[in-house]
Amino acid sequence: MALLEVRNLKKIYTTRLGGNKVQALDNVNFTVEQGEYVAIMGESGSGKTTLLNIMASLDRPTAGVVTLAGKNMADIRQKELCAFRRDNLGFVFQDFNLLDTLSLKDNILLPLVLAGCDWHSMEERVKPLAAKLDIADLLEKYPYEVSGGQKQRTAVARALITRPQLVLADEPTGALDSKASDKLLRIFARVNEDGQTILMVTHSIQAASRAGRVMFIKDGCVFNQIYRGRLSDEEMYRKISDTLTILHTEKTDTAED
Ligand SMILES: Nc1ncnc2c1ncn2[C@@H]1O[C@H](COP(=O)(O)OP(=O)(O)OP(=O)(O)O)[C@@H](O)[C@H]1O
Repeated sequence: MALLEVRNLKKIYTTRLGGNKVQALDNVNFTVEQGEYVAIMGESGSGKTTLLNIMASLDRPTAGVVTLAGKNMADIRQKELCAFRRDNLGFVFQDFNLLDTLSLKDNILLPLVLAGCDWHSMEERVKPLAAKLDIADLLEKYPYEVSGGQKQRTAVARALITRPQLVLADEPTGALDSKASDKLLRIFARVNEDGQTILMVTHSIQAASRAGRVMFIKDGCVFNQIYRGRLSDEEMYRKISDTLTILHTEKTDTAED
């Protein structure tokens, strides 16, 4: 059974002024198996964030079904959604979303505190995770005292501390320089090798080329998918570049017709 199943997904927004309708997603279908590392790419406005928000159960689709670990998200009652998200999903955002008033350690532990976890098991979880993410010496510091890369690795630790079924990352390298990006992507690869399923929206070819599969969204539909198979990161990079060129060319051709 697939970990995530997306079937006939549609999202139509109705704008506040004038009641105009915007079709953000149009019949999207795909599955993600346990342990996969999938990147989602597409031009601005193609529907990536809408898709991620629906999978994060932060928004409801207009039509279609999203099933996570066999559970239809539409069946989860509003008051259970927070707990469902906390128990099943980890989130990594472009701008880290850390609380400046908490130390890095307390930021990481926050989901466990909210889940009512006992102190001993929190301590047991945070140490090996911090070591894996190379932030073990920084745990008593505050977000404003550390670098962007260190902040993002803290955010990854916070996403992983609950041992979620699925990590959803929205432009995780978007605010990082190339060195910090590279370090984060190496960590994502290692976390995935250890069995964690990751779904990452990105504009960065560099970032996407580290994934096992790249899914391209165009005008609210899945336009194409590339599977790594035996390809190296460099070969993946070239294939992604070529696909983006086709995606862009088709748009330009249509615009010029
Ligand atoms: N709340 C909303 N109300 C109306 N239209 C919306 C809303 N949110 C998104 N849209 C529209 O839906 C379409 C898809 O937007 P979405 O944010 O999912 O794209 P995206 O691929 O994530 O773009 P980007 O890469 O720029 O973040 C766009 O046309 C956008 O203008």
